[in-house]
Amino acid sequence: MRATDNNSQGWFLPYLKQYFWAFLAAALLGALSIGCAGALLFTSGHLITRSALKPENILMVYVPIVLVRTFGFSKAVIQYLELLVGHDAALRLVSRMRVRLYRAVEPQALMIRSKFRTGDLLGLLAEDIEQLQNIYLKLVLPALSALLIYAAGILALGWMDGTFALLMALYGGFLLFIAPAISLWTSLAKRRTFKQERSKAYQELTDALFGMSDLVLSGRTGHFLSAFTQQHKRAAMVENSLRRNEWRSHWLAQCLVGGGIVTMTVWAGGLVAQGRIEATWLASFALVTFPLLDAFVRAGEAVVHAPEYQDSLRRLKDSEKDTSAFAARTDAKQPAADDAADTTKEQAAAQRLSHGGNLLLNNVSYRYAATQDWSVRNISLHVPQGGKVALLGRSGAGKSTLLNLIQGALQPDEGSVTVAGVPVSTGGAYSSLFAVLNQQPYLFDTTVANNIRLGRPDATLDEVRAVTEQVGLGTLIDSLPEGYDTRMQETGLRFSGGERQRIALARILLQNHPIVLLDEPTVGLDPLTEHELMQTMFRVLEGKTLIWITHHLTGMKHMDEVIFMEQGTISMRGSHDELWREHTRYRHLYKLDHPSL
Ligand SMILES: Nc1ncnc2c1ncn2[C@@H]1O[C@H](COP(=O)(O)OP(=O)(O)OP(=O)(O)O)[C@@H](O)[C@H]1O
Repeated sequence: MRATDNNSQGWFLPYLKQYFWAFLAAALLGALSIGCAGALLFTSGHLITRSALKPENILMVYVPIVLVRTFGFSKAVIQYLELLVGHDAALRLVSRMRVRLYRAVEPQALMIRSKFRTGDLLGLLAEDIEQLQNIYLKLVLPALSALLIYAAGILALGWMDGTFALLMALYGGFLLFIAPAISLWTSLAKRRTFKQERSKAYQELTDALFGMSDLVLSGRTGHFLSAFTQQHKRAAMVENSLRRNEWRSHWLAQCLVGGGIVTMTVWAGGLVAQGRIEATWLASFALVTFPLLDAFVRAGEAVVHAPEYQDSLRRLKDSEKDTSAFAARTDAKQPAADDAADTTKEQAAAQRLSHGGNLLLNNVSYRYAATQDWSVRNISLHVPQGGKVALLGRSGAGKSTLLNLIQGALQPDEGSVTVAGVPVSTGGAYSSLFAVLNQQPYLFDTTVANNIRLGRPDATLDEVRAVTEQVGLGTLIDSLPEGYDTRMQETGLRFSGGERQRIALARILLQNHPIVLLDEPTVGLDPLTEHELMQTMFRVLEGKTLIWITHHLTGMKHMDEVIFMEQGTISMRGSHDELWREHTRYRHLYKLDHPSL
């Protein structure tokens, strides 16, 4: 796997370090904006009190008026700057995380799919990264700003009254540190239970969705629905209890804010009584407490949500570990000859170019787990450049496993797979060797030309036209309202299964890879369309090495070798003519597929 800048150091601290100055600036701006909010209320309190005393001249309250305007305006501007700086850093950081994740997962994508069948892996991880951006925006920044305000507030109070500053330091500390810690601790167990209950409910639901038809046929939908409702209710009960917990914590925090305001007012009253400040400042001291303590409450509430971020961090770490471990395992399975020959990638590419798709399987065996039976056992096969081989066999015979071994998605436990004498290795080498035509090629929601260009993004329109003509779709595409610029979504319904396969075939022609793997591309087509598609396939792919998985014996005459697999081994092999001559079973199967014979 390609090394990444932050690899093995986790998904949180390295990014925090990288954007330290940006986050510090955002936190300072955050603290400044809270400070402005405090100053705004402080001067407003004074202004209201002085105005209530009906000053003889407006100039007597001129300074507080100007200050109120200044702080009000500054608060809005600074808050905007804080959002700008914080979000800019968080979004840059998230984009780096996505690149890192993509680099970790992409080279293993084919292997992950064939080994784990986890198609939703990327979707899940992308959501986790989305979640992680909130760590910085909703947890780190508010917490840092609150800490700065806490320190500044205590210093300011200490300048006026050391004892009271100490009391407020304890009070604010309780609000900022102790109360969130208690809330977090009391909700941890409930959060765990909630996650378990919810995941059980999801499991039951997905299970039921996949087996919906069986549930309906066996008349057990009622049973499923009541079990699912019960499960859902249990999860909802835990969630409600969590919400109640949050509500209680919030209520307690607001009471503490109230208590703080009363304490400040009483203390300021004492200062007035001592004649240290004028009575007009009393409201100011009460009001300034609101935004400051509110910042502590918000930071504390963000801390309570920390376990959610922890889950995302853990999942990202685990998945990165899994993909690297799997890559390491498959790399370790590479034949020693790989290293001994010391073949550089450039040499291998040159060798392959000159020998094209000369495929050799030497005693290849593979099993998915040491405890499992061999899925492929002792298969040897040589397909020279331009050779055509059909793979047949019952479901579970090992055809797909063999195809995955051929294209390097799986590494053999025993034996070797080479193309042009170079072992098929992991790390993307297969992508320049093999083109695949499977049962359901996907047509993207873009133009017809772009869909075909997927085979080679830099292909010109003339090249796209040429391959489209070759696969027999030229007239059809020209008859579309906007020709090659017609969007697939609009025309999706107009493309039959056979036409979709022809579009995929055109992609393959643009790719121009030496080996083409046909994984039952004609499944589900009517016999006439199947026959026509096969004719086109063999015509346009002439000269390429073909490996064709099929369940039909139609087209076997085009093949150089027909291989029947059974329980991972080859049970019958030879050309169509040889098999027809020597194997009654083959003749029988062939006649079943061709009733007219
Ligand atoms: N990801 C996997 N993990 C464990 N065992 C697997 C996995 N994929 C396939 N197998 C097992 O390997 C054996 C060969 O399966 P494979 O999919 O290669 O057969 P196949 O001939 O392609 O079948 P089909 O025609 O149904 O696709 C089967 O016993 C199957 O259960």
